[in-house]
Amino acid sequence: MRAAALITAAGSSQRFGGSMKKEYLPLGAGTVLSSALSSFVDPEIFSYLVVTIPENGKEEAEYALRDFPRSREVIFVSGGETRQASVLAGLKALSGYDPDVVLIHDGARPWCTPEIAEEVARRAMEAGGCAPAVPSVDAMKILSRDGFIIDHLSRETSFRIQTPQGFVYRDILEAHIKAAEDGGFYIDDTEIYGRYIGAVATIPGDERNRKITYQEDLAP
Ligand SMILES: C[C@](O)(CO)[C@H](O)COP(=O)(O)O
Repeated sequence: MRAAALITAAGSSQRFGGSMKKEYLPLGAGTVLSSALSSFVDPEIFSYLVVTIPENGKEEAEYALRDFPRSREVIFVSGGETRQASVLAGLKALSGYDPDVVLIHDGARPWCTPEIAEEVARRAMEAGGCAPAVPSVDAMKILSRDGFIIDHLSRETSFRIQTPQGFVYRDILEAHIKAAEDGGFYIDDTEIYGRYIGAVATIPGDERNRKITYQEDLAP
């Protein structure tokens, strides 16, 4: 299997605040971004690493990856206005390589593991698409726009979906192109794949593989 990892780091970290993009903050011996990429270094199946970054932000991104192994080439791609537009740009950048499978991962999820990455890739190759799912420990409700509970979801069937989300490359590229043509807005890539291609399989997610959205998410 020839797999690629597409890491999203083109956003402006508005909810996080502060003066530096959250992906470029120091974490352990490196940065949030280098940690997010590190799950895709050892598994030999990941031949191509793409990182989406803000326009004209290559120098800053390279600096954030200064501790990353020089032996692994990282392809930087300028992202778009939204996560969805950035992922499409990253997918298009992979067309010359035409991998079997691509794993799309948040640059702000530094605590993924090589095991999760490999399992998602393997299952995506079998099922077409795969993502880690974490069960909810709280009751799950649907709220009206003004904050009233209007429906009650089954906890057995309500899950939080993490990244990396893996897909057969040609199918997710096709789905993203159609989504862009239709002008639809989607929160993640499982939604786009589900809308245009089919059902996405899941593997058990890991609470530790959390996303840094707010300052407090950085706390150990
Ligand atoms: C892709 C994602 O991590 C799945 O849970 C999530 O949708 C990303 O959300 P964000 O608002 O773009 O950080």
